[in-house]
Amino acid sequence: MTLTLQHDQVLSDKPRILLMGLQRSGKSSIQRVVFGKMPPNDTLYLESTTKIQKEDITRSFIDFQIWDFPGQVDFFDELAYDPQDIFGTVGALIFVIDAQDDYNDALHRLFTTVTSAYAVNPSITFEVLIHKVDGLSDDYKIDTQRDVQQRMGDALADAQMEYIHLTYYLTSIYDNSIYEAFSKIIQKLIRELPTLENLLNVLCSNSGIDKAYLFDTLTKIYIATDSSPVDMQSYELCSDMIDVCIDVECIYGAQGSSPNDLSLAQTPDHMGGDALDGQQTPISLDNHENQLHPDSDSLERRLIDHQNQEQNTHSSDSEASSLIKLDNGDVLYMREVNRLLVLICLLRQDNFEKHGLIDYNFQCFKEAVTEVFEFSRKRNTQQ
Ligand SMILES: Nc1nc2c(ncn2[C@@H]2O[C@H](COP(=O)(O)OP(=O)(O)OP(=O)(O)O)[C@@H](O)[C@H]2O)c(=O)[nH]1
Repeated sequence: MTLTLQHDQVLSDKPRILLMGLQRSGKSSIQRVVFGKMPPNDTLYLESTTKIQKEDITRSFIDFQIWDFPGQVDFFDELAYDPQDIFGTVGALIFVIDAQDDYNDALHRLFTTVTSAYAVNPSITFEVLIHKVDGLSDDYKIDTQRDVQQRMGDALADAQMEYIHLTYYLTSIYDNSIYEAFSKIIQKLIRELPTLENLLNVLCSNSGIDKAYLFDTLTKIYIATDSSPVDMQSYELCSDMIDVCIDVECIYGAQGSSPNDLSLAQTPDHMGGDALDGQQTPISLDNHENQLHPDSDSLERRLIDHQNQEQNTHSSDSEASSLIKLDNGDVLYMREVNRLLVLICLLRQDNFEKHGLIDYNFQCFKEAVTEVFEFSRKRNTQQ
């Protein structure tokens, strides 16, 4: 994250992600938790947004602006706003609905927002977050999603606009659902996605890997995965592994690093081989609010410093890796591609025996990803 802009300065023509929805639906909380590493409980003290908050997110393959809109303003009623200015270069419009509240008004606003935005720019992707589902039972979550989908479908059909496609997600800032939703939303904006997926497919099929995710380290958004189906459990395990490694590093420090350094080096397998051998990973799947956040502000600062250094040098010699063996015989294997990206693979222990091959294939994968990144960076600079 390079910069927070809180004024209406004109930004570049990067794809935009708009966060819209009624007041107190959770827009600012989502932005702060996902992109600012704010602990979810701290969002209780967030003040209402009074004007559009613009933030420039520039990190590896993720390169866009995120605009957080104040919920109390209906931008289509306000003649002061030109819809062309707002929706002209939008990549995704994320509409947040508070599922713990009566959502009739929210659906009405969603309908006007979507139809007006589509009239200006039909290439926008519309994403609907049915949010704050942490307070709801599983059955109620499904019923709510069905109800929202049904009512929006009917409203669009009545207006003969059923060609407008909306994607729905059940989310909460208190678990991994918000990261999973953002991963899917952001992948739609990453032009290199097909190339990265192909590289991951080749890596998996040549190394006996069952599932591989390429994660943005700071946000825990996965920017690509291989083409085998994503199941929430494997995603959560991999995503929690990043937290575990960062927490371990914050406690013990990285090998050979200065106090200001941060990498994912010296994670359990660097600390005496089988520190976790044969044990279930000490991971809790829904403990966002309970996670250790040792010095999370300075962690964020150090990651940002490193990102900046990385963008200056465009390379990293880091060979950080981590290994966690699970009770069921599977292995979670993490390798740092660079300071901003990690690869996390899930594979059977038998297949991990050939880890010389996996390491060799990983080096090829890393070089290819670096090349793709360099290529897209040059193309973006030229544009
Ligand atoms: N239970 C629960 N509460 C949430 C969640 N996300 C946000 N909240 C709470 O919802 C309240 C409102 O959040 P905000 O992020 O300020 O809402 P907003 O949509 O930005 O509000 P405006 O700025 O007024 O438009 C805060 O107290 C948050 O803690 C969630 O996933 N679950």
